[in-house]
Amino acid sequence: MVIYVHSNPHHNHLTLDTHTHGAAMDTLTLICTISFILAGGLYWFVFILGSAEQKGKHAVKLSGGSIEREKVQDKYNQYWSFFRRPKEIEKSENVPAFVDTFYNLVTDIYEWGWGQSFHFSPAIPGKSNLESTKLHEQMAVDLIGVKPGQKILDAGCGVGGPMRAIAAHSGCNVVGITINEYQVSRAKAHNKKAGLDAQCDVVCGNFLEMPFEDESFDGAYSIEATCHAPKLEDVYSEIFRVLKPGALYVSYEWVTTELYNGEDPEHVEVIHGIERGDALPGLRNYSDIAEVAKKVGFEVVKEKDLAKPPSHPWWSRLKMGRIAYWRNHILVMVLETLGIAPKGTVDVHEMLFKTADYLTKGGETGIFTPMHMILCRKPEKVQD
Ligand SMILES: C=C(CC[C@@H](C)[C@H]1CC[C@H]2C3=CC[C@H]4[C@H](C)[C@@H](O)CC[C@]4(C)[C@H]3CC[C@]12C)C(C)C
Ligand SMILES: C[S@@+](CC[C@H](N)C(=O)[O-])C[C@H]1O[C@@H](n2cnc3c(N)ncnc32)[C@H](O)[C@@H]1O
Repeated sequence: MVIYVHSNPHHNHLTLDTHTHGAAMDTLTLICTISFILAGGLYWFVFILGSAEQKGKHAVKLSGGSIEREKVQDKYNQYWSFFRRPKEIEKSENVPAFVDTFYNLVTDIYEWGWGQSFHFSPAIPGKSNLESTKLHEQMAVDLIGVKPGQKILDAGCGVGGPMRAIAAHSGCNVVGITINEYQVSRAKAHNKKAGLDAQCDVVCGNFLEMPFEDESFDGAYSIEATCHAPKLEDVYSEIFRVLKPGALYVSYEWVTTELYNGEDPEHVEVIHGIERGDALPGLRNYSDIAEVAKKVGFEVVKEKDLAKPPSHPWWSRLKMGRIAYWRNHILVMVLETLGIAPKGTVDVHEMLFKTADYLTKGGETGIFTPMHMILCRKPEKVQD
């Protein structure tokens, strides 16, 4: 505190002035310090803590994908209305549009809060989430034995996290397909930034009717994407069609496991929760996958739930993030209130928040896995 010496001989006066000036200075210093801390804290909260692991997206840039700002809330309500009329989802032709709406709503939040790879991977002690994610992606391409220069299909490619890891790891060329136009623009921008645009291409389209020639790919993979297909055989038969004879296809499937009991209301609630929060027309059981693959003509080379021990829990990343979710939730509320994020963002975030709980329960109880791996081969042509 600074003491101002006053000419007033009365001791009491001197003391009073000292306090007045000192208090004013203290208040000013306090206000400056608090403002400084608040500004720094806000910057840290939004840009450091609140940014994607791979710095893909900042919270201040959250959007509704290709949906106009003013329509985000309506589209979110429309998304939920599908579940109020489950018969609508059962009509296969409605599903791609419903999935497209979902990815317009969630793509930015996924990138911001998870990164550029929209899937799970088993936790690996001593490795970061990013490293474990990459290893899970590289395993897919190692399974299909890709060689440099080959043309590989990524069915349901998201914003291309896996495609870039796979192209860089194997030297192959990847063509990705996604139903969501906004993801195409994000993926292309990321490919360019990573210097991989010569190796990675992305097209907007429906993997149930792909705009590719028969027998035009040397291999294919799909990571946590074909679960969006209303009928698995529709997407598997398309992948079969575009593969060259002898080529391999690997898929990481979302399924219910042998522990799932359809008579147990708690199991049913968890699975319905996962379906509603992840735009799924209905989760399949693990036992259906190989059947469908064989039905469309594939030989099944290998099948394995990659979540089973000794793998470490894939859901631990979701559980460890509880504090981060609350921070994100507050941040999204502030951004929506200030008009920076479109109206409806809070609702979408809340839906994901609840979904994370259902997914964690699905993992902990073992009734659900997002990584039931199936490796298939398209048979060589039979010579006459
Ligand atoms: C394969 C699919 C997506 C799987 C995962 C990538 C996503 C499933 C649930 C998502 C999330 C849940 C909680 C969010 C959190 C509330 C938010 O603050 C930050 C983002 C989340 C962590 C978000 C990230 C992506 C998921 C883990 C499906 C759709 C077939
Ligand atoms: C959970 S994301 C996974 C993305 C990517 N495989 C990854 O791991 O990052 C599912 C992807 O499947 C795509 N998808 C869902 N249904 C589709 C369809 N009918 N046609 C094309 N893509 C589809 C979505 O657009 C999204 O890109």
